[in-house]
Amino acid sequence: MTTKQSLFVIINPVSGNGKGKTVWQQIKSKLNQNYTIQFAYSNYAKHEIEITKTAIKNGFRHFIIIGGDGTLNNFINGVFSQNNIASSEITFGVLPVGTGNDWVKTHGIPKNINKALQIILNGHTNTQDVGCVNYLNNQIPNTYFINLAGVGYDGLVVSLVKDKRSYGKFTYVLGAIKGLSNVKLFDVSVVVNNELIKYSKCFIIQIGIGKYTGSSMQLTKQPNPKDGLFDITIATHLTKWDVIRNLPKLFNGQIVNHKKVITFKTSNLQFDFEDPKPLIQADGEQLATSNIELSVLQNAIRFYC
Ligand SMILES: Nc1ncnc2c1ncn2[C@@H]1O[C@H](COP(=O)(O)OP(=O)(O)OP(=O)(O)O)[C@@H](O)[C@H]1O
Repeated sequence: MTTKQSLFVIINPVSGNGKGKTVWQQIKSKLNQNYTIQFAYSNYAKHEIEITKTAIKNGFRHFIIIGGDGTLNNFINGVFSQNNIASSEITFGVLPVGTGNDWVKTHGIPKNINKALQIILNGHTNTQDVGCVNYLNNQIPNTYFINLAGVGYDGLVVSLVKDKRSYGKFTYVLGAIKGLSNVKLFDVSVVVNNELIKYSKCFIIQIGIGKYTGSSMQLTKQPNPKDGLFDITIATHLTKWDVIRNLPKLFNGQIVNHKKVITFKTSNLQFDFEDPKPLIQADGEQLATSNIELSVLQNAIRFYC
């Protein structure tokens, strides 16, 4: 008799406006046929971090995340903030029930739950990079991201759509429109490869690992989730009208060719922001407002794909 693999399932009951619970009920019996399962609902924001750390401590190495990009981000933060085992020993799969679900798009994981589940059951895996955010001159522990971090405009949009997922796939578009009226340009000194460059009147900075953000926008040039490099986009002096005029280019990736947009790749960079400091987001989760250093952990996590 073969023993079934142990699997831990994390379900966010509020992501995608509550779709996670229904999906869990639908797939529970199928998973039980293939695995020995334990599961937990996240009961409050960021609860996934503690759930993940406890499950790892209890011996689980395989996970399914039923949620959106934020749930996945918190799971990743659970994996990378524990010291019991190396992240390379963990494998996760995602059943995307969130609002944006941008991470799965990079890897071609379908939004159809049965198809996404079949990918996990097939057992084929891949690895990708993870980003680490170190808060400078601050006691806050490092945070991690797996898709994309952003500063300025998209940090603002994330703060505006927080707890307002009831508009479904239009949530981010509505947040983006509202954000245009409130956005404040910021000044920053960026340290890359020991060189300091000052950028004034920044509209947005993107630090990409994955390809998509804000529910299918493409704001970075050539992101490769395995190359050990962030794909950086910095847009300066952009106006509200520049954004509105170039709306299709935000979705087809052509915005990186705009004359007010700079792109480059690096594995490490530091941001020293002038006051008032801009808002920062990672994988759609709000981060602390602070000067930060970002570095890549290359191919540090394994997932079903
Ligand atoms: N029971 C809960 N009550 C309130 N918030 C929760 C609960 N469980 C988890 N959360 C938080 O919900 C937030 C949003 O989750 P998630 O990002 O997965 O959904 P989403 O916003 O609909 O999807 P996406 O990020 O793909 O747009 C996360 O920060 C998560 O920590």
